[in-house]
Amino acid sequence: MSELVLAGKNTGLVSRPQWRDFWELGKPRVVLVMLVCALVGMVLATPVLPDIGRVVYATLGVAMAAMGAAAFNHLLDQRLDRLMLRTSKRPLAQGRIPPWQAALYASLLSLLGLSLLWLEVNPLTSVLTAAALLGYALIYTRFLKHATPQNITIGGLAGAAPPLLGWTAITNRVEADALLLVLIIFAWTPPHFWALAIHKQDEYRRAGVPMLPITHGEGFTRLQIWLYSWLTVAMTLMPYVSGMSGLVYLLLMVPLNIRFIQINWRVWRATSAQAPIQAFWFSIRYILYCFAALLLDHCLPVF
Ligand code: HEM
Ligand SMILES: CC(C)=CCC/C(C)=C/CC/C(C)=C/COP(=O)(O)OP(=O)(O)O
Repeated sequence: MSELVLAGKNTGLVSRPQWRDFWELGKPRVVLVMLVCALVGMVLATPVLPDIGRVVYATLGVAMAAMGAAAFNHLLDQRLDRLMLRTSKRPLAQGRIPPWQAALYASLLSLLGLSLLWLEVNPLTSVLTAAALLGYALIYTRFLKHATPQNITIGGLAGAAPPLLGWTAITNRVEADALLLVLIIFAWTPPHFWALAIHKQDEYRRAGVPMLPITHGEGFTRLQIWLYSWLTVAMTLMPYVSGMSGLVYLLLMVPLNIRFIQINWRVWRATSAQAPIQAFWFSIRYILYCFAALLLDHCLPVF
């Protein structure tokens, strides 16, 4: 019997949940990178240092709401997660956490996060965070993911929200510069995810999820990754073009973008079987370095 079939089998042996299982429900590594993007949004929103109390409350509020959204994703996807090897060891997929406890945990985290933002930051940030939460936990997970191969381009808006949430936490206004930061993550999401989708396409096919490589083939997905990579590069140049960021940012982004294009060229040309998964892991470093470059440029205004 294959590992996959075993993973999908409910053995009836349910161990007690541990705190690590609840921690995992919140997708902490993904949320950590989102928080870095939100923090950069907070710092870039003002020429002076942002109020530290506000930064702490905003970070905590966005973290709780994003982890709550991720826990809802685990809850709604528990059957699907059982069908794919990558996700089959998750706490709900394995029955280590009963669904009612996950539902309570996700609801409490989300409500606490949104309330904290409303009371200690501002209602605008709370409402925008609620929209991102619903966009990911409900619209993407429940509907788009199963309905269209464009699920992640549309659903990507929710994941791209953190720099805007950080920005509005400080300024209480939606401004064009903040939207530029959102567009960077929005354009980056397809190369980020479709690279993984190519690598894991057999699992998605067996589970019946209409991801792009399944519906339109691997070659078409590779081309889309290549085109979105160029769109991402163009978007990362916008902070310099608009004057929000300076030469430090541009000089850091040039080599980073050359590497990004090189790695995604390998995906497009299918130079090796490992190219997509290498591009997926590089995409995470790329988005972190890009936001680090924005921060450094803002804090080192030498040019
Ligand atoms: C709709 C948009 C997105 C989709 C569909 C997506 C999809 C995925 C998937 C399927 C994984 C693998 C997770 C796993 O194996 O547990 C992953 C990993 C990851 N994603 Fe995304 N992602 C999206 C947006 C984002 C955003 C906006 C960020 C951060 C700004 C991000 C950061 C990460 C990180 C850091 C990981 C690695 C997690 C680990 O080490 O386990 N993702 N993503
Ligand atoms: C408030 C706010 C900022 C909300 C955003 C919340 C959030 C954690 C978004 C994560 C994006 C992501 C990892 C999508 C993959 O879901 P998937 O179900 O396709 O992946 P999976 O198969 O690994 O579960």
